Order: sequence, then structure tokens, then C-alpha cells
Amino acid sequence: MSAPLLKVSDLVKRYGGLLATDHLSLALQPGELHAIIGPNGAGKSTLIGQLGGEVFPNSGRIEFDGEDITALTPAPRALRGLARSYQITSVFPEFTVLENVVLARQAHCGHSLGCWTPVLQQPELVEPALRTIAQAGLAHRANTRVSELAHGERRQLELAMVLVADPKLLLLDEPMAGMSHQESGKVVDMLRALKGRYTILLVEHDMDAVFALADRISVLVYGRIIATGTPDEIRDNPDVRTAYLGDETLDA
Ligand SMILES: Nc1ncnc2c1ncn2[C@@H]1O[C@H](COP(=O)(O)OP(=O)(O)OP(=O)(O)O)[C@@H](O)[C@H]1O
Repeated sequence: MSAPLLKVSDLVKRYGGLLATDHLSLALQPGELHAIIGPNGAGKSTLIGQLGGEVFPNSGRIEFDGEDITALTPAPRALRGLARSYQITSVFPEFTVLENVVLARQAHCGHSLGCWTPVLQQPELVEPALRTIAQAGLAHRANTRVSELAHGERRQLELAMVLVADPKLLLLDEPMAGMSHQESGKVVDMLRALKGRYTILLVEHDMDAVFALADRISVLVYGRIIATGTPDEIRDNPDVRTAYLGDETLDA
């Protein structure tokens, strides 16, 4: 097995007397799609926040690509290739999908490119932008204004804006939240197409999507990972079934 791209060791996050992250350890192999599931309040958002750099742990260590990033804020983590989709704040609604993704590419590349040439005339920006727009399933909407996109398409745009920065690890926090069945089906297809090309950590409540997509699943309960395994191993794990007692989501 190759060295893990992400290695979390003995992570602890306390809120007063509550252990939101309880000595949690986790390793992600390059190219893996790893899902985190768990009941409400299990600590999924707190974990993602610590991986993205918005929440700092009380103790423990986060290594990314061989480097200790525990003390880094989100921006230097993103520069190292650790991308979180919702971090996109600079979507311009009156600009087209292509213009937004081109600007995200320009922001990622810094100022080395020709600032005084209109961005849509710079093939080094436009080509990767068109490629990731297609990967996100939005090729037919490239010239549509963002203000005209449906909710699901906007989430796809956010993903395109993350992918255009060539991330090594994608942190996806509930990418299907608020989507119709048809829209979430599209996101499942898209993530299936991205699988293997990117390392992905997916937190998602849609169990059909998780069990269809994940190579491995970790189950978080009261801040602790109680099981990690393939979808079949997780479905059959008695501790997991107990944690989800009375919940039909694992029987899908
Ligand atoms: N900023 C905070 N201050 C105090 N307690 C917090 C804070 N953030 C989270 N918590 C608590 O930490 C625990 C874990 O919350 P978290 O939001 O990480 O769970 P979750 O698994 O993402 O839940 P959900 O599935 O409902 O989104 C909960 O008991 C929550 O109330």
C-alpha cells in the first residue's frame, strides 16, 4: 500500500465538556473515495472543519502529502492542494459559468499570467476551465449566466471551480444537500467519473449515494470512528447496525 495522502492521528476537539472529536485517526490512500457517515451530531462537520483548517483541534495531528498541516489556516492548505467545495465565496452571478471558472483558474495561478489580456482570450486559462466544466457535467451551460442556473447546477459550478485548481484532495461536505432526486443522480454520475482521478473525502447523508460511490466508509459516532470498511463490510457490521438502530438507511 502506498503512503496515505491524508493521515489524521489521535485528533481531539472539545467544546466545553463535549468531545466532538474523540481521539480520531484516519488515513486516506491516494485515489480513494472515502465516505464519512454517522448520525446527526456525530461530529462530521467538526471533522471536516478541522481538515479544511477552519476549526483547530485541541490535540492530535493532520498530515497532508507528507507534511504536518495541523496549524495551517485554509488558504495555505488550499495552495497545497487540499480543496473544500463550499469555500468558494467569489461566484459572480452576472458572469457566465465559463467566466467564473476562468477567474477561479486565474486566482489559483496567481499573477504570473497576462493580467492585461481579457481572460477569455487566454487559452492557458480557458482550456482547463472548459475541461473541468465538462467534468462537472455543465458543458451545455458554459455560456449561461450563473444567476440563471438551478440550485443543483450551481453546486456543480462550485465543484468545477474547485477542480480547476488541480486539487490533490477534495473535501465534499454534503454535495447533494437540498438537491432533487434527479439532481443528486447527476452528482453521483459526476463523482463516479471523477473517482480514481482525485482523492475524495465525502460527507453525505444520502446513503444510496454513499454506498454506490465509496471505496471505503468510516462510521462516526459520538466523535469516534467505530468502523471503517468497504460498503458491504459496513452494511454487515453489527456495531454499525446498532448505531443506526431503527434506521432503515442501511437496508437500501
Ligand atoms: N461551535 C460549537 N460549539 C459548541 N458545540 C458544538 C459546536 N459545533 C459543534 N458542536 C457540537 O459538537 C457535536 C458534533 O457536531 P457536528 O455538527 O460536527 O456533527 P455532525 O455529525 O456534522 O451533525 P449533522 O449530521 O447534524 O450535521 C454536536 O454535539 C454539536 O452540538
